[in-house]
Amino acid sequence: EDGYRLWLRQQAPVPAPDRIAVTAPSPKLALARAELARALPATVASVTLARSDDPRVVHLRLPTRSLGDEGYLVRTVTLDGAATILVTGHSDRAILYGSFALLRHLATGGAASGIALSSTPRVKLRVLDHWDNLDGSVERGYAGASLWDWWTLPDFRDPRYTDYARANASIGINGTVLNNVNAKADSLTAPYIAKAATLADVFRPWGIKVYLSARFSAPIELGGLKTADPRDPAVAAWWRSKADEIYRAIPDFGGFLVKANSEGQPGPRDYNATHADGANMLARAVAPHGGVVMWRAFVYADTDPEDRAKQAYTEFRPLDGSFDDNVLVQVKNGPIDFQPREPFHPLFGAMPKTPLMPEFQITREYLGFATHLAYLGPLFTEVLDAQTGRRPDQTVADVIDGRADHHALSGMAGVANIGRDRDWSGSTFNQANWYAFGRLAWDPGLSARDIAREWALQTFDARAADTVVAMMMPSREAVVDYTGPLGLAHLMGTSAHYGPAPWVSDLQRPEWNPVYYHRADRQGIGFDRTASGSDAIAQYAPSLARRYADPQTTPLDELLWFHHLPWTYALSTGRTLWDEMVHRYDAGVAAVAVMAREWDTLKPVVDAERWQKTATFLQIQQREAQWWRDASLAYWMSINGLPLPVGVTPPAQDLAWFQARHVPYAPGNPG
Ligand SMILES: CO[C@H]1[C@H](O)[C@@H](O)[C@H](O)O[C@@H]1C(=O)O
Repeated sequence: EDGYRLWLRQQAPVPAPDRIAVTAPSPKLALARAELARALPATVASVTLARSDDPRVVHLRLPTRSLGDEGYLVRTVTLDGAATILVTGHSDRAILYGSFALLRHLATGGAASGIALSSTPRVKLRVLDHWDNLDGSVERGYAGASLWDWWTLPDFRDPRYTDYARANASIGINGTVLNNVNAKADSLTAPYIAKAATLADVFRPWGIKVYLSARFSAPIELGGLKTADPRDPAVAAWWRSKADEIYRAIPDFGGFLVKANSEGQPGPRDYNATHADGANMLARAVAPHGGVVMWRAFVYADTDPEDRAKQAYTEFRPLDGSFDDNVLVQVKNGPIDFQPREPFHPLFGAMPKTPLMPEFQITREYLGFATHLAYLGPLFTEVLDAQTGRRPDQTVADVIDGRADHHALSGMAGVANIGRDRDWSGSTFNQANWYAFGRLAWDPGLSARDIAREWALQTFDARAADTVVAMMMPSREAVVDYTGPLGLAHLMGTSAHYGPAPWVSDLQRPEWNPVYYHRADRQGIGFDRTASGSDAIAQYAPSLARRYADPQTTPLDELLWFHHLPWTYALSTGRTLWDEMVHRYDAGVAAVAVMAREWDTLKPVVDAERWQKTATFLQIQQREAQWWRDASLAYWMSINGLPLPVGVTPPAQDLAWFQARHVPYAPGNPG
């Protein structure tokens, strides 16, 4: 049960509704009150929920002016001669967020007196993307079947929908895309619109809007048209009437998410129209209703056959300035595909006239699925904190909050890791990745460590927090080390995307093969993205391009992403490139052993069910980290012919053994 409750554990020994005053009742404030009633510690005597325009609040002259429509202010004040904690904001939604902020403050050790909290979200659309299929499966989902029970919708309102909305509201998420970007047109038919409408009804009081992924060719499949060409008036008319139909059922429908011309999906390029033509046509269908279009930049284009990392930039950068006002371009955090480490996507900072919405993958397709422990806070913040070099001191976070360029829209998307598993996310620690995404979407300037601590204190006994944070913080780097150190990427098994397979070279598209990415030969390893190679570095700002041009000034963590270097290349660490690789593979495996030992010490303070599952998963992770290390070293040694550094344990099996061990089936694997 502790796992099911996520970070929202009940704390009040007895319900405390009489301690919570609501000045102007409403559905949202009733929810806020219920949340407080269930979790307010006994140390708090009185809380008042009131809008900022309430005369008694106005009278207090609090700094509420810049709160916007979602920001909150929580303060210990005196009202009618008595001390109370006032939760206020310009809207009921803001007060709901403020109530959760108060609970978070108290649950993470904050004092019950002298409270002064205030926060306004930096990003407007804070959205989970579900890759949930209409058959109940979840693409790249490792937490069981889809939460949406399409069979019993629209009639049955599974209580899980409410639990889901509560959890999201508690961290500020205000949108959810219900269906997979690899979309079926059926999701836009009347029966599915009705199902989506029920979910929207459940989510609405929690401030969460529903969006749908739209299949670009739906006018052909559903409308019987001959074409889906965005410039064809009949196509535009079909989408307008489809949008009208959706808005009749869901008046506050958020809009469409579109994956076009990528991995077999239809799109405007099929008709020699641009991505802007496609996005704008859809944008005009939802604009009269206040909807938006989130158009993905994750494309496969034939523009840059020599380097997949360049394609999105080549295709989208020239379109800057040609998107309608209600379009956001959704850009993956890195230029390839959610790898354990990638440099930030060069589009960030390069399309100032377009709101860019970063897309992170909370579900860990390339970082050990749900089983391995990998806290993604450091991955998210590494990208958000990266300097774009386009303007002085501009970070990726500064680009996406849209302020510098006065964008009316801003957004951040995370591919959800949620399913019907008892613990929601496949493991207790994966809940932290959902949590961290929400907190960073609200404020991309937060620190990964602070978020980890917050989550740990709300999820476990306070005595576990230090150790839990100590486990979490280096955990993602451990995965990087044992799967692909020093900027290597895309070395995983085919289609399942699980386990090591750096040797694979026979897949139909060259850019699906691990050998395309590592380019190892007898002399060296790495992808030359400098001017002597694909020149992908030219897509970055000149100051960054200069830094990436030289292996001496390229960060070690990204070295082989940008350079092809001799195995014997001398690094600043004092080791050769080969020795450093071996060292890092070993460090990754060792880090898992440390996490397992740390977890052992927590047995007395963690409930048996959650303790046992994590302990078992850490054993699996240990075995698989070793597998990655051994298989990778066996393969690299077969290519470079080099010995292992003195004292290093050789791989437990020979290369052929690892090559025979392919994982053909995996959860969420569409292939
Ligand atoms: C939804 O498809 C996914 C696909 O399963 C996944 O392997 C890849 O990472 O990215 C695609 C995308 O982001 O569109």
